[in-house]
Amino acid sequence: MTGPLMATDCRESSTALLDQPLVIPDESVTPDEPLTPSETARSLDRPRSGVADSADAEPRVPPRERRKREPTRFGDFIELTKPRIVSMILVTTVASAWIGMSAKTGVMLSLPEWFALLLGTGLVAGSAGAANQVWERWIDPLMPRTASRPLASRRMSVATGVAFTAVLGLLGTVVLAWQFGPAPALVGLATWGVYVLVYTPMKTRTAWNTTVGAIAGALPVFMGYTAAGGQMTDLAGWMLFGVLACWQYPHFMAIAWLCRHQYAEAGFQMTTTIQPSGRSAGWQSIVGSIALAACGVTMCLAPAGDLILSVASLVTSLLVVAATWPLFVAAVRFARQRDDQHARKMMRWSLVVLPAVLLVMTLRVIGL
Ligand code: HEM
Ligand SMILES: CC(C)=CCC/C(C)=C/CC/C(C)=C/COP(=O)(O)OP(=O)(O)O
Repeated sequence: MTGPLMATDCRESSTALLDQPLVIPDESVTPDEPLTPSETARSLDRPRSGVADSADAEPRVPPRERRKREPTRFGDFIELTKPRIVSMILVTTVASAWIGMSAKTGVMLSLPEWFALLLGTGLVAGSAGAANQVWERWIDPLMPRTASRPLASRRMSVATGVAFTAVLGLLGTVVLAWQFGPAPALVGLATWGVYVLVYTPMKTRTAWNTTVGAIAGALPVFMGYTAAGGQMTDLAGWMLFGVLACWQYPHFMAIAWLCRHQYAEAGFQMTTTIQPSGRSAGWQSIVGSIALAACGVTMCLAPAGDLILSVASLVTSLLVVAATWPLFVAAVRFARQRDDQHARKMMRWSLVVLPAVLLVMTLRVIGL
């Protein structure tokens, strides 16, 4: 992250999103007319009273100064992989491998296998993040959030970015195929393809890109699941996929709201640039939270496909609902009052709720 953090919304990274001091709550209703780049530019220039977007409002809290760290070559390579997203993907990989192990009696990953699984998945996911930044090097400079990325800022050459992408992708695929056979490696390649070749170009074309992104973000669960012995046809694997896919709606709608001006100005088609009132983003967040819980509960009630009404299945089902509750409440509050404060809370809760739900699902299959 570079530059001092100002009290504007959606600055250089989502960490900045989470850090922001709160500003004037949004009581205003924005009409559902798509934000155009020029409107966005105007709205960024001119503060409007009563509009919550902190880019538009006078900050009431003095900007928190952050010392600008000089980018290093090593740091640039790490940034290219989108490390925060990769870390969370690895959390989902651990959970899906535990759940996958329970699908086949007697399978227990050894320590070196765990290492290979996380290394292979991390490398392929990092390669996808890098390829996305190679592709978007012309548009990333248009948003403050992404302008300081190594390729966008031209600190790194395209050839280096492409070479890094290729090395990571190849290494990761070889590690997965060598240790676990073709299934996790092929899922990794398919995920890479959906994210880089389908999702990335769709971002400037249609808001449906989020659905495709949700598929790309959920597919890696099958890498952990199949590496640990699970089958692509198992209900548990698909419920894991469902949890991940549905979770991404509240997760991303919060970001899409906070960054809507930047997205519009750069020319991205997001729900919140097409419907700037945020009504659709609110509904999608609520429905996503409910569907997330439904997938988690289904897995707890029928881990192997057949319904089991036991204490364990009922208790873990309730725990899934309890774990999802804060995200659901945050989504309802955001839908009712669409402002930065509520969007930021929803984003924060999304990062807590996903590991919590995955933990409950894992506990369900390992003995509860
Ligand atoms: C439709 C799918 C998704 C979209 C459009 C999306 C979008 C984003 C964006 C734009 C950011 C800010 C990136 C940054 O500048 O750091 C972000 C942050 C993040 N995303 Fe997502 N994401 C999606 C799915 C996922 C998935 C599948 C995961 C992992 C399982 C994930 C985990 C994270 C994490 C951990 C952060 C960083 C939050 C922080 O900074 O603390 N996201 N996401
Ligand atoms: C194993 C493997 C290949 C995993 C890759 C899957 C992956 C990286 C999913 C991330 C999901 C996603 C849509 C992130 C946002 O990207 P964005 O382009 O909207 O974010 P940006 O605007 O910050 O660039």
